[in-house]
Amino acid sequence: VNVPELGVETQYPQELADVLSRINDWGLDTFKVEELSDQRPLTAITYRIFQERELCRIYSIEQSTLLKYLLTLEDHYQQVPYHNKAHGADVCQSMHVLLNASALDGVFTELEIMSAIFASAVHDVDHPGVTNQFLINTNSDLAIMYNDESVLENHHLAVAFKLLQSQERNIFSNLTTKQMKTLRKMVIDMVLATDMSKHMQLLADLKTMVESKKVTGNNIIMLETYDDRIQVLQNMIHCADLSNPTKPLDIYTRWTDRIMEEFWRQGDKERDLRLEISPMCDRRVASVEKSQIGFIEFIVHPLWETWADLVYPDANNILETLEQNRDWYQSHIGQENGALSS
Ligand SMILES: COc1ccc(/C(C)=N/OCCC(=O)N2CCOCC2)cc1OC1CCCC1
Ligand SMILES: [Mg+2]
Ligand SMILES: [Zn+2]
Repeated sequence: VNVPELGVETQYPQELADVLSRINDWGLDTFKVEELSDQRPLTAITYRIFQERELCRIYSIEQSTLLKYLLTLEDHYQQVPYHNKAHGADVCQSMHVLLNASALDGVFTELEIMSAIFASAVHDVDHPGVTNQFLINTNSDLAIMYNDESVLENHHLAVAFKLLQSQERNIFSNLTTKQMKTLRKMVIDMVLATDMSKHMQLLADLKTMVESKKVTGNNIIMLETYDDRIQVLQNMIHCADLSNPTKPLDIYTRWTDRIMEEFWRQGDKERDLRLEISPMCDRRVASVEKSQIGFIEFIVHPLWETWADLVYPDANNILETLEQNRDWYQSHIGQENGALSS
């Protein structure tokens, strides 16, 4: 079966190829891929990463099977403002770059790498654009199904693996039973780690690992046990999930616009349901800049500072951009959208 060169049909093949040539860069413009790929950013980006890493050759994956899985996966991302297929594509590409850190050179096996790329691509599939707490508070079917525990993250995993069950989409049909068992366990462990309620524990464990970091002669991290290896991959996908504030400012601010609209729509639902409006979800009393500064100070910077220690000096530029972006929001408090200056 002949497949399109870039995996997706496009009226702008040259421009799309040019943007995708930055697949290994931290500043790849996912929004540009979204526009140029006719709204197929997840398929275009993930397909390119599989090619870049030769995963189809290594694991005997038919290109047409990979495309069928990716297109169906992409169609199962909901059209919500932030947690949509563009976010899935962005986290997948960010993970791909993080895996290339020199401090991790040769550390992970091809199977672990494919597990990480797959986990990132699927990690928010069928996200309804509301938080776990909202699903719990509204007695949703999903909260009932998963007994209030990592409700969204369990759902993303179930959908991702169910899509594999059709033979025409099963990209892992040529893995051994043992390989499939390992991949499934690692993907589950990584996606469950994107539940924000696990953040503090994940960061505490990462700090402990950094304090006792063991490296080889040329500063490559040594990870002997499964627990150590999966802990690094869990923090990596968590970093990729919370990477918006570390990206070039014009890209970061567009992600902020999207997450705020998604939070405000949740607040609208809570208002209609006479529920207490969640923090940062009331569009009538928003302070976008202050919220981002708090998000960076309390969550994103502590995480990325620790990650930068682990892979020193590979993430120094990312940390630098994060600090510049925080300063930009600091100097723009209350200026946007004509908000009253506090
Ligand atoms: C660019 O800005 C953001 C990008 C990503 C995120 C988050 C939290 N991503 O994590 C996925 C889980 C998630 O969304 N949750 C679960 C916990 O409660 C919050 C909702 C938040 C961002 O900014 C927020 C915080 C300050 C103003 C809005
Ligand atoms: Mg998520
Ligand atoms: Zn996510």
